[in-house]
Amino acid sequence: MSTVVSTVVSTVVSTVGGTSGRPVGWGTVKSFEQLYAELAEKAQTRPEGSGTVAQLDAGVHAIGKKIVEEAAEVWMAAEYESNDEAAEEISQLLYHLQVLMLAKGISLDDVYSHL
Ligand SMILES: N=c1c2ncn([C@@H]3O[C@H](COP(=O)(O)OP(=O)(O)OP(=O)(O)O)[C@@H](O)[C@H]3O)c2ncn1[C@@H]1O[C@H](COP(=O)(O)O)[C@@H](O)[C@H]1O
Repeated sequence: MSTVVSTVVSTVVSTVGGTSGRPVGWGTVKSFEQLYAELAEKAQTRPEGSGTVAQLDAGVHAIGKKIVEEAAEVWMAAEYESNDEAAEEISQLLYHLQVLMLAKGISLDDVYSHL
C-alpha cells in the first residue's frame, strides 16, 4: 500500500499544496481536497495517534463497515435531527470515504471522472 499511498501523496501535494509543497488550509475548516491531502500525508508519514493511520491499518473491511455505520447516521440525522447535526454526520461519512479511497489507492480525480 505504501507505494500507492506515496504516489497519491505526491500528486495531491503538487495539486493542492502551496509553494512550500505542504498542503494548505489545514485549519479547523477545510475543503474536501484539503482533507484528502492531509489524510494522504498522514498515511505516508504515519504520525503517532492518528486515527486515520489506525483506520488504514484496520483495512478495507473495517473501513467499509465504518462507512455503512456513518451512512446510516447520515440518514437518521437527515430524518430526525437538525440540519447542523446532519451536516456533521455527512462530514464524518466523507472522511471515512476518503480513508477508503486512500486504502485502495483511489485518487480524487479517479472519483471526479465519474461525477
Ligand atoms: N474529519 C475527520 C473525521 N470525521 C470523522 N472522524 C472519525 O470518525 C469517528 C466518527 O465519529 P462517531 O461520532 O461516529 O464516533 P464513534 O462511532 O464513537 O467513533 P469511533 O468509535 O470509531 O471512535 C470519529 O470518532 C473519528 O474517529 C474523523 N477523524 C478525523 N478527521 C480529520 O482527519 C484529519 C486527520 O485526523 P487524524 O488522522 O486523527 O490525525 C484531521 O483533520 C481530523 O479533523
